[in-house]
Amino acid sequence: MHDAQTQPTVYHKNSLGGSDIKVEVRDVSVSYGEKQALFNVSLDIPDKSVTAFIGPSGCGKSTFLRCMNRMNDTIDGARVSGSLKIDGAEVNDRAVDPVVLRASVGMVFQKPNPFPKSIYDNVAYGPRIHGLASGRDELDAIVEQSLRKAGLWAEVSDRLQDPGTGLSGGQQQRLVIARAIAVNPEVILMDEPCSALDPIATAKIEDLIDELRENYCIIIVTHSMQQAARVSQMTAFFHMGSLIEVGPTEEIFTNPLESRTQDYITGRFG
Ligand SMILES: Nc1ncnc2c1ncn2[C@@H]1O[C@H](COP(=O)(O)OP(=O)(O)OP(=O)(O)O)[C@@H](O)[C@H]1O
Repeated sequence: MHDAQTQPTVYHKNSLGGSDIKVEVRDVSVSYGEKQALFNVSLDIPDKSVTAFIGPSGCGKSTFLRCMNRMNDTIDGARVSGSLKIDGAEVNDRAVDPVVLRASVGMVFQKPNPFPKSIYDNVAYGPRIHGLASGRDELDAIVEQSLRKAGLWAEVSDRLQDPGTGLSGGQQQRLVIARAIAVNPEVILMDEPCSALDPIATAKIEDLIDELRENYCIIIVTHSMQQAARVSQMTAFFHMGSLIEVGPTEEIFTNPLESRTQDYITGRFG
């Protein structure tokens, strides 16, 4: 058995100290009570790009994703240390308001979670509470633009007042993405966004992720190696709470430098 906690991360080119960095992570560790779940993770995440977090169940991918928008603050007994900067600003600074942070670092979960409100109000909710629209026309425009960017407008434009929960699973997931986009996020986090969807809805979300990367920094946790290979430009492999290897997706999948990465991507464990 490897001792994952003491092994240094293997960095491929551009994954530490590269250019156009959006998120700079240094020595981030997370514990839940006595149990440490993440050990000294450091990496740079590029802007306008998709970064995939892969690794076996329980290796800390979701824990690390939650560090990006301080969602671990909401978990009793969770302690986070280290530095995580977005556009050079420290996320863990006490002065940072987590509510404002979570608008700029949007999150999409495994199970689509539209609010029990109309399609329109799901998207308008964030802009309303953050005061992003000065009147109804502006709000209408934000709702339309966000739904268009999420590839949902054509399917819902004639029924904006219908409940969001009445849409199909794939449509609900695109509605949640529209809701995240509506507040002008810097980063979009996706925690296994397709695991509850059928292959057709999955393909639509993957196409959407590919379009969105033109404008956003996207981080996706996925159990699907094929999905990581299809949608991401950079891949980070985690094992037992440590970042084992990180680099351009093509290199991670064709030429991994660590045997554990190789074993995982070829299905030998996990
Ligand atoms: N709220 C929590 N309280 C206590 N321990 C937790 C909590 N959330 C996660 N853990 C523990 O932290 C470790 C990492 O869990 P995490 O969910 O981050 O892994 P993961 O790689 O995302 O797993 P999966 O792929 O199964 O979602 C696990 O040992 C898990 O049991």
